[in-house]
Parts: sequence; structure tokens; C-alpha cells
Amino acid sequence: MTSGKGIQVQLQCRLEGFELEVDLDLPGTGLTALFGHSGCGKTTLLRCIAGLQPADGSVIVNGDQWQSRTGLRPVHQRPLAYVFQDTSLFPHLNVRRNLGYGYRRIPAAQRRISFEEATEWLGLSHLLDRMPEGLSGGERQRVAIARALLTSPELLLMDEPLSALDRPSKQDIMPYLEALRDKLAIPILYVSHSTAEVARLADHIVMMDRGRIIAQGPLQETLARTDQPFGLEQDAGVIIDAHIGARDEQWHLCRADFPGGRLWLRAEDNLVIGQAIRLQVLARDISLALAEQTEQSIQNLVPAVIDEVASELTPGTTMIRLLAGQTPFLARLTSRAVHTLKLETGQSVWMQVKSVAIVD
Ligand SMILES: Nc1ncnc2c1ncn2[C@@H]1O[C@H](COP(=O)(O)OP(=O)(O)OP(=O)(O)O)[C@@H](O)[C@H]1O
Repeated sequence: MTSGKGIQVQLQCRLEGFELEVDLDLPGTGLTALFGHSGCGKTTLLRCIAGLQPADGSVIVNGDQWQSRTGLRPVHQRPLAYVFQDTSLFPHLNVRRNLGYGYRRIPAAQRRISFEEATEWLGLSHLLDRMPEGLSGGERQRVAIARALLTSPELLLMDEPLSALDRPSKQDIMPYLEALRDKLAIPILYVSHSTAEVARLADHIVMMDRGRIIAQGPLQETLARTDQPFGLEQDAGVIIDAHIGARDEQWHLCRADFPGGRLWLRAEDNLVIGQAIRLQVLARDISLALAEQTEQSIQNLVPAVIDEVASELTPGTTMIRLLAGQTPFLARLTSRAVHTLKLETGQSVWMQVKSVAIVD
């Protein structure tokens, strides 16, 4: 064992026509999304961390050295669980016995997640006597995740766990994954192509391209980078953790409070006061004013300070990073507007936010 928290991964792996070379320092809890185009090496990286794919280098998970330059621990001795897109259940065993399969092999003193916790967190209590063939795709995947957790792993690897599901099943399973992210004391590495999944679930993000890491960091901070390492450009925007602070039934609006401000949005029936939500605000939906403009139709006016005026991203367009309190925003403006308004770092302005979406 070495001291220290977090996951440190330095690996090189050469395959025919593909080379992975990464140096990562990730948080020891929460959900880290590995994101990038098809073929950039996300699955290869997970397989190397698991020890399924030979690679040179070192892997340390919360102080436990799984691999060093001089030696590696075989895959079956690495305390991890792996959930795939189509993790298969044992077809001849009911849900209870599928869940018990890994659980029974862990000595009671080493179990860190109880059977009751895993079944409750994944909403399986009423399904325990069912056979896998009678479950929906989303239910099957929840059983697969619970079964993985019951092996008491120190790291949970998830490779596109929702990609085989239809949209309604994805929507059903999302709240369970959010709850796991918040309750589990172990880190989750989660491979996804989907910006919606990443926006909703990730605490931390790693962006890969052709076997290399091109950006990594906390989700909110990384999405608010003006250099847009994700190549989103047209869809660039920030994700904000907020909670419902008020409902205005007369105008069918809800107020979402975040550290540094508040935004109004449509009052969906399922939103209740105190509820935690994630909001997405796109850079193209923010305009800036030097003074509070109340005589116009945009109702979301948020005071902020300009943190950075970036160089032009595309000709005629400038990305500006702002802070409302500590919360970063991006505004994409025409370069002419930036010049005319003489916008510069440190200046106080009003953000006019045209549209706010709840990430779901
Ligand atoms: N066993 C292997 N032998 C040779 N090449 C491989 C092997 N496994 C993966 N590759 C190649 O390595 C590259 C990265 O593949 P990988 O599956 O890690 O990408 P990915 O980002 O997970 O893609 P996707 O999102 O499509 O699943 C690809 O070019 C792939 O063809």
C-alpha cells in the first residue's frame, strides 16, 4: 500500500495501429466520465486499468498499488467490478441468486455493501424472485450493477452501461445511477459517448482523443473552458448544480438557486422545493448588458463579472467566461459586440439568459 487518495494511472499500451498513452490523476470518489469519439481508446483504458489488457506503467487506486513498473497484480486480484453494455445475468438463476453469486464469495468481514443496501439503492426489492428473462433491459442492467457492487469492489468500471437501452429505460435508470454516485464511497469510471449522460452524472470528466488525454478536470470547470477542448463550439455551455428555491404557481415558474445567483424556469409538476437539479445553460443563449435592462422580455438577469475574454474561437465570434459568485458561465458573442461594449476582464456586467434547461 502507498499513502494518498485518488486514482493515479500512468499507462502505455501499443496495439496494432493504435497507441494509448495516458497520465491521469483522478478523484478517489464520485463519478469520472471518460468521454471521446469512437475509437479514441476509452474501453482500452478501462481494460488496462482492470488488468485485462497488458500495458506498461502504474495504477494506484486510493493508495493501493495494482500495477507498478516492476510488477502487476493479475486481474482476479484487483478489487474492481466491471459493468458492460450487455452484462449477462445467469439465465437459470432468479434475481436473488444472481445477486448472491459474488456476494457469498466475499467473507462477511470484508463486505462493504450489504445485500439490503444494494437492492434498495437499485430498486430491486420487489424483483428478487423474478427470473432474468422476465425483466426489462433497464431492470436487468440494475441487477447487473447491484451484483457488481455486492463483490465489494474498490473501483467500479462501467463501459457504456446504458447504450443498449431505449430512451425510456435510460430515463428510468438515471436516478439510480445518480443515487449511486452520491452514496458510494468508491470511485466510478464511466465510459460514455453521450453528452446527456455525462452532463447528468459526471463529477469529473476526462476527454480522450486518439489514445491521449486532451482535457481532464471537474465537470463544471472543464465545460466552462473558453478553449473548448470538447469541440462542442455550437453547443458549448455550462452545467450548474442548483436546487429549487421557490415555485410561482401564478406564472408557472420555478426558481433554481445556485451559488452566486438564481434562474427562473418552467415549473414542471415534478419539481419540488429543495430538490437538487442540474441545469444546462448554453453559451449562445447568454447575451451581456452593461446595466440591468428590465424593459425587455428576458426575465433571467444575473449579475456577473467577466473572468476571461478569449481569443476568437471562429472568425467573428468570441467566447467570454463569466463568474456569478463562484459559478462559471460562458457567453458566445460577436466580436463586434465585444469591441463595441469594450468588454474586458474584471468588468461587472448583467447576463441575460435566454434559455435554461434541466439536464435529464
Ligand atoms: N485487441 C485489440 N487489438 C488491436 N487493436 C485494438 C484492440 N482493441 C482495440 N483496438 C483498437 O484500439 C482503438 C481504440 O479502441 P477502443 O475500443 O478502446 O475505443 P473506444 O473509445 O472505447 O471506442 P468506442 O466508443 O467505439 O467503444 C481502436 O482503433 C480499436 O480498433
